[in-house]
Amino acid sequence: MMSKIIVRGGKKLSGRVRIHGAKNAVLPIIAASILGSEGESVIHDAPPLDDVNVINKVLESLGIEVEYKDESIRVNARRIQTCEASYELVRKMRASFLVMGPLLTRMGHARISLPGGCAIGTRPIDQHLKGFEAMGANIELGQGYIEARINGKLKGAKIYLDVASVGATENIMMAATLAEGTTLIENAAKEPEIVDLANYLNAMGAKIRGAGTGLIRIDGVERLKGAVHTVIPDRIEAGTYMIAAAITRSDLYIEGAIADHLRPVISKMQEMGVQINEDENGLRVYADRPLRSVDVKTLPYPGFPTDMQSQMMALLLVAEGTGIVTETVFENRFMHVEQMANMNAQIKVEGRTAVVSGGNRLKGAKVCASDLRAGAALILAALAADGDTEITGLQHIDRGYVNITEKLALLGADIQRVPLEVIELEEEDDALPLFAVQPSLA
Ligand SMILES: CC(=O)N[C@H]1[C@@H](OP(=O)(O)OP(=O)(O)OC[C@H]2O[C@@H](n3ccc(=O)[nH]c3=O)[C@H](O)[C@@H]2O)O[C@H](CO)[C@@H](O)[C@@H]1O
Ligand SMILES: C=C(OP(=O)(O)O)C(=O)O
Repeated sequence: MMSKIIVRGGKKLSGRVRIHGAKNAVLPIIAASILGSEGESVIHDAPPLDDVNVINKVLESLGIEVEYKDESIRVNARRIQTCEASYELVRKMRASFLVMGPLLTRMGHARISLPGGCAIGTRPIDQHLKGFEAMGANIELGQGYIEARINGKLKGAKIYLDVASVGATENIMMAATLAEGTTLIENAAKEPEIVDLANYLNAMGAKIRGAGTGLIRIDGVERLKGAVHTVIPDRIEAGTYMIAAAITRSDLYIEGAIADHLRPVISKMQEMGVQINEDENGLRVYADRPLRSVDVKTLPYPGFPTDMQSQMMALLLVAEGTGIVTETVFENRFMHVEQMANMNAQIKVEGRTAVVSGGNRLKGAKVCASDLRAGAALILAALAADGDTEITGLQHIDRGYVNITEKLALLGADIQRVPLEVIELEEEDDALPLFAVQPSLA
């Protein structure tokens, strides 16, 4: 049922919020279970999200047994019936493309639909393909599908990534686990989710060293078997609730947040005047004084995460002074700006830079989420706005936040999710698509 979120702003929040497992860790980990030709994998703390259901469906479409209950996923990948992932599934979520590496290296063949260009940028996959080719795969593109084949086994290679791509690092790392010899990934992405994936692969029997640094070394092994793994907490979900505390001038405890994964977010928020106390179980975040604007530039980890850029922009809107936000990771990730402007925000975009003028009272409005984090940022802005905000486009938010309405309501927010009226549904049809139609290779 299509629905909308209605927020009446101005409420203080208090209490504790539990952070779920990381979406961006669990997706590659589920894809990696394809590599287990013996035994079964059990993946704990798998967040109940639409994206997780999609990747599970991709695995099932390959003939793999997947059972998802109580935030744990059991995967039996002993038998694989087909090596093809269809457009219907891959178009729903780019991360489905992460099944390419595991399938190719285990089965010698994979045919995966090209992932569509997401709303936040063109998002090519050239670095993934460059890695597979360097390892000896033959890659062909036809009818919207990428088909990769190998004769015998993939061969270890030295691969320099032109951009420190998270997805390419993961896909190549997975492919290299069963390759002949040693693979070196240079200029590898260093995100915590890469480390989590490497830990899982090593538990399956892989030999990976250096994950979390710019140089990852993978010594190929004969076979991998299922393993038990617990997914790391979602640093982006945690960061989003940290901003919820600050934007409402409240005091929240973010249970399960790992401070080390959130360094750039913590330090920027502290620079603004937000108080943050760390302990081994999470973070206490409170804001009891006026906030100052700061400049923010997104960068690959350990820089400020692009997945927190829109939420941070919402916080800058309630700070004193002007902040400059520079997005260097994706070329089109300011789609929340127009929606925020409907809420009386003053933001000027020029290319990859947004100049955010703080201090204007935000006003409730009807807005639409163009993508996942844009949606989260609109909810955050709504918590601080005068009057009611109605947010549609919730299919994006449901990709990445477990029960965000319920979690915020439990903290004291005036927020509810209600079904869309028929007339609004017609308007929704004209809203932004989940993915742009044009797929891109390079
Ligand atoms: C499921 C998942 O984990 N998603 C995250 C992952 O996405 P994803 O893995 O897609 O992001 P990448 O790190 O690959 O993309 C970063 C940049 O590299 C470019 N690029 C990427 C691959 C490639 O072959 N060629 C190329 O040019 C992209 O267009 C983009 O500009 O990391 C992003 C960057 O932290 C996050 O925003 C996403 O939330
Ligand atoms: C952009 C994101 O995800 P994806 O790469 O799956 O689109 C995100 O998590 O913010």
